[in-house]
Amino acid sequence: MTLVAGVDSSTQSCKVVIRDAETGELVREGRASHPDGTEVHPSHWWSALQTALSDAGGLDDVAALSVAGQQHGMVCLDENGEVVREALLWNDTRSAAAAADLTAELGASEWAARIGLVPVASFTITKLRWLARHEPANAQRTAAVCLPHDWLTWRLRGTGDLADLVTDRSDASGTGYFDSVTDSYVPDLVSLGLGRSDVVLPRVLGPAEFVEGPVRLGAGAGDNAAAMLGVGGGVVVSLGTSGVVTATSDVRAEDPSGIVAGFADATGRYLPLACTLNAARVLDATARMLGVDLEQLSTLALSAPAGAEGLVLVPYLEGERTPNLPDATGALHGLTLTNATPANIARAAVEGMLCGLAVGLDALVSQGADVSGVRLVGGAAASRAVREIAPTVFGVPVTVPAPGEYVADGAARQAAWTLTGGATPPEWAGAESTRYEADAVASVRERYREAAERYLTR
Ligand SMILES: Nc1ncnc2c1ncn2[C@@H]1O[C@H](COP(=O)(O)OP(=O)(O)O)[C@@H](O)[C@H]1O
Ligand SMILES: O=C(CO)[C@@H](O)[C@H](O)COP(=O)(O)O
Repeated sequence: MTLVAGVDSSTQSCKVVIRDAETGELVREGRASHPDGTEVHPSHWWSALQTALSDAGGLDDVAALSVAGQQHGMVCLDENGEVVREALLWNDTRSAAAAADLTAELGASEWAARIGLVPVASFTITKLRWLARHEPANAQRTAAVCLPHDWLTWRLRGTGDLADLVTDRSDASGTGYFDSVTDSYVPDLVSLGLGRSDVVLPRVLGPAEFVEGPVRLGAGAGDNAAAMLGVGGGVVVSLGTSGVVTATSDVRAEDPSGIVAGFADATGRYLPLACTLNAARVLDATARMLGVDLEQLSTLALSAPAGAEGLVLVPYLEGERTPNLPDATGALHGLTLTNATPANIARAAVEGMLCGLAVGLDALVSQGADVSGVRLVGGAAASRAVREIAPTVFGVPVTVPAPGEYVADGAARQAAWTLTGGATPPEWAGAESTRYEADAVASVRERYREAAERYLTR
C-alpha cells in the first residue's frame, strides 16, 4: 500500500491524516494545538506539525505529503531565512486602515478587475502595508514574503534557501498581489503594499507538481481550496474559526463590493469565497458565558423555538470582514423579561452565526453560483444544533459528511495526485453524508438583518 500524508495547519491546530494513495482509506492521524492569538511566531506551527506527525506515526512509510493551511498570514523572512517578526494572521484586523487606504488608492472596481479581490484586513497585502508604515526596520529587513503553508513546506524541504520557497495558485490568489488569470505575481501591487518589490516570493507550482524533501512535497493549498478537494465539490460552508462559504467556478469572481473574493482553487479553476471572522468561536464564547459545554449548548439551543422568542445575537465578536466592519463588536438584541433564558441565548448564538454565513451565501448566488444545497464542514459542524438549524436559516438542504478533517484530506489527495500526475486528482470514495432538511424560517433572517445594522464599535 502506498501512503500519502495531508496536513491542515489551521488557526487553532495542526491536523495530519495518512491515507492510502489509491483508495483514500484513512490509515492513521494526529493533531496538536496552536497557541491563541492573531499574531503567532511560525515556530509554533513547526513544533505543532512535528507533534502531529509523530502522533500520526511519522513519515517513514509515506511517499508524498502536502501542506494546506490558514490563508493570508504574513510570514516575513530575512536574507538568512530567519523569521523577521511574528506572523500576522488572517483574523488580525490591525491592518484595517491600510486596507481602506489601498482600496481608495486604486478604487474597488480596479482591484476587483485586476486580481478579483478588494482589500480587507485579512489579505497579506494590507499586512505588508501595515508593516511598511509601522515597523519600517522590519519591512526593510524583509527579503522574502510567504504564507503559512509555504513556510511549512519550505521548512520540511530543509534547504534554508529562499529560492526554494514554493506555493500554489489557491493560496497565492489570497495575497492581494497575485493575478490568478495570468497566474503571475503583480510587482506594482507588491510595491503598493511593501513599498518595494525586490523581495523573493514563492514559486507557484501547478496542482500536481512537487518538490523533493524528506518525502515528495506537493504544492499544498489554502485551507479552503483543500477542503473543496477533500469533500469533492459542491457549495461548501465551513464553520471553523472562520465561517466560509465557497463554490467552484470556471471564471474568476470579480465582485467590486468585496464580499465575494475571487480566489483560485487547487485544481486550476476558481474558488469564489465569502468569509466571516466569527464562526465556531461564537459558540465557544456563548457556552463559556452560559457556563455549559458545547454539547449542553447544542441541547439548550434545540430546546428553544426558532427565532429564540425574539432574541438576536449579532456575532461580530472579532470585528467582522463580511460585512467589512473590522471595529464592530457583537450584540444581543431584543431582550425582554420573558425571553432572557439560557435556551434562547444558545439558540440566538447558533442562528446569529448561521445568519452571518447566509449573507455570504446570498453573495455567492449574486455572483452566479447555483446554491440548491450546501455541505457543512469544520469544527462546529459537530454540533447537532448547528446541523439541524442550518437548513432553517439557509433555506436549502444541508448535507454533513461524516466527521473528519476535510482540509487535511484535500491535502492528502493532492499528495496522491503528485504520484499519479495527469489533469485531475485521483478519485477517492466520498464520505458518507447525513442530509438535514427543514422549512426555512424567513423571520429569523429578517430580524437578524434589522439587528445587524445596529452595533457599537470597540
Ligand atoms: N461539538 C461542537 N460544537 C460546537 N463547536 C465545536 C464542536 N466541536 C468542535 N467545535 C469547535 O470547532 C472549532 C475548531 O474547528 P476547526 O475547523 O478545527 O477550526 P480551525 O480550522 O479554524 O482551526 C473550535 O472553536 C471548537 O470549539
Ligand atoms: O481568511 C480565510 C479565508 O479567506 C480563513 O478561512 C482562513 O483561511 C482561516 O481558516 P480557518 O483556520 O478558520 O479554517
